[in-house]
Amino acid sequence: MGSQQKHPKFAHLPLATSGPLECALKGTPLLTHPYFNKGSAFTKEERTQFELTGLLPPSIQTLEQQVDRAYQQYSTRHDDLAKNTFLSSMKEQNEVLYFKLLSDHLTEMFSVVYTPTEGDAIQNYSRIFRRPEGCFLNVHDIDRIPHDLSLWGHADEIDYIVVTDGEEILGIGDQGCGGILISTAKLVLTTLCAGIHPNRTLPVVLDCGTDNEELLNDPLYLGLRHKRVRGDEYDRFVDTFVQSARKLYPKAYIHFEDFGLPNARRLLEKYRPEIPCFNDDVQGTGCVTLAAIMAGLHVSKQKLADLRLVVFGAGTAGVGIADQVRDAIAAERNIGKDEAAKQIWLIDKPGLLTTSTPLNPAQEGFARPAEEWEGSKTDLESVIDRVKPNVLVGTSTKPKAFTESVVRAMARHTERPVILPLSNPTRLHEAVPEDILKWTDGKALVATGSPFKPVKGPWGPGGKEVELEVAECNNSVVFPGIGLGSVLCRASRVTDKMLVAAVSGVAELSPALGDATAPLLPGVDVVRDVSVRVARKVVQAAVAEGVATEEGIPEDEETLDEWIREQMWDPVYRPLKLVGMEGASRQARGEMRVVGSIGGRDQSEL
Ligand SMILES: NC(=O)C1=CN([C@@H]2O[C@H](COP(=O)(O)OP(=O)(O)OC[C@H]3O[C@@H](n4cnc5c(N)ncnc54)[C@H](O)[C@@H]3O)[C@@H](O)[C@H]2O)C=CC1
Ligand SMILES: CC(=O)C(=O)O
Ligand SMILES: [Mg+2]
Repeated sequence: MGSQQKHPKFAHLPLATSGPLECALKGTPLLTHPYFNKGSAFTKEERTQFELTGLLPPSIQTLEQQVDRAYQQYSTRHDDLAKNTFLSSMKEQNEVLYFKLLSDHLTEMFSVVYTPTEGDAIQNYSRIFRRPEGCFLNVHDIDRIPHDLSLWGHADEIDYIVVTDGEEILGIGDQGCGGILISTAKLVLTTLCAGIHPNRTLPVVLDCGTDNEELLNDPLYLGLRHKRVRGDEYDRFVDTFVQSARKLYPKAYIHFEDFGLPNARRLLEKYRPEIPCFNDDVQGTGCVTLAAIMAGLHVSKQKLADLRLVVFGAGTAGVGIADQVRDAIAAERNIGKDEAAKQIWLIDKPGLLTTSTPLNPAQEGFARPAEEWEGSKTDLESVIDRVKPNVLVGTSTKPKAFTESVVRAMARHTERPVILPLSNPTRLHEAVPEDILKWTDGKALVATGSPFKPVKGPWGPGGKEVELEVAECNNSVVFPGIGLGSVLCRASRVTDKMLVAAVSGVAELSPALGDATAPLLPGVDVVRDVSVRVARKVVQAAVAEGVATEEGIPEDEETLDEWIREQMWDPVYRPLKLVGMEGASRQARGEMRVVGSIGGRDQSEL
């Protein structure tokens, strides 16, 4: 991040990030605005021109020096949650420094600003709360939604909205209004991984109550203190949000995150044909997991036509994965979706899903004929023994569900089983890589939902000890690039073909393609390059499908990449250009975000 070349030929584009930044703020309001603040890095000229002399110690420092100091301060925080709150405070003070610190220490800090630590921050939201960030919409105040949303900018000023209703956060269930932190965390990743402009995003939580008794009984809980509102009132709430967001910010892409099982897919299907929207748990997880499976099959020298997939945990993510894989099989084999679904077995709490199991509509297409399984056991291990899958995916939130005997059963039936325990956070993984590799003598091809350290074992030639890196199979590999591509080409919808294109973008960058012992997916260290590739593929597919509405999209791939990179925000200090308050844009006046006063102990850099 930050090292990628900018291309002056695209500097005229509205989202271009080269050149000076207009700013109408001076003095303390400038120092307290996270978008403009440079702290000790304001230049001599800026200090004079923007009335900062006397408000800053005299030494003028570089961004690199600030990052050094911030990293030292970060390192003194005693645990990951303290590190997470330290970083949140820093983001409220100086966005460039925040993103530069993160990008310089990406591998170390990714898990602190995302899963698993962000899950802890969300669970403790009402306890660690200092100041709000994001837009809180209230189910009892539906009429105020247009007003509350309108505070975030003018019509063309918001590109990317993440919205949650807080019902099924990561793997930690209903977190009520604390869900706002998943919206902000996913937006941090869109900027960090794909350069979505941080001042043109909007995190939203739809507060409709919570069914989490612990929160309902917590005197400090900040959200609506009653059971979740459901049914027509809920639908009207969501619809008012969607329609208001569309009207106020017609260019914005809407990313749905961590909705509960009954609503996630229903809402996606309702809005997908009409607006540029995306459900990360269904579609993002489906895309990244398909890319991991394709890389695994490449290593085991098999094809999608050979795939036999068991998904354990047939909820939002599990069925999203099944859908994406089914469509890919259908395309490769040139067969119908129903036929392709026969290569997939879904297991949930009752065991294998068959036509005699109670099913939700999303699961129906995958139900196996009940008569085929009459009298047979349908638990995970029995299903593995009978159907002999080569890929096993876990999206159940049931820790340790992939027992030694389950994993050994996988290895019994296939030489190189692909085993993907994806349940977050870390403690909920169906198995840990160390065990899976131990139980399969290093044969399994593993990727996990949260990050794990590399695993050592005697799996090299002649029993030599080797260290195997395990890929993180998380939708964060792909959703930022899909969002970037969709935003830049101003897609009117996110089509299936755009998602397929995104999968191929990730799959072709899999390290395992060139080295069978390498991870199945590209790591966070190259995430910006992955996002450019995914965005390019998504834009090309959108153009081919006729849903790209932006003009002047370059056709040539190299120029298209330059066009994409120029519009990616980087954490660098741009020179500030003083403009008068009158006639200044909202952005120059610092009104693009509702900013309160800065509080808390963790201030590091002013
Ligand atoms: N790695 C990634 O990119 C992603 C991971 N996830 C993780 O996947 C997990 C599931 O998430 P969602 O699908 O959103 O939740 P969900 O609640 O929609 O689905 C979970 C499913 O697992 C089933 N389940 C629970 N206990 C089970 C058991 N003992 N045996 C069999 N099935 C069982 C539930 O009945 C439900 O159908 C979470 O831990 C989440 O963090 C979700 C999205 C992306
Ligand atoms: C990764 C993600 O989106 C989830 O665990 O819900
Ligand atoms: Mg999620």
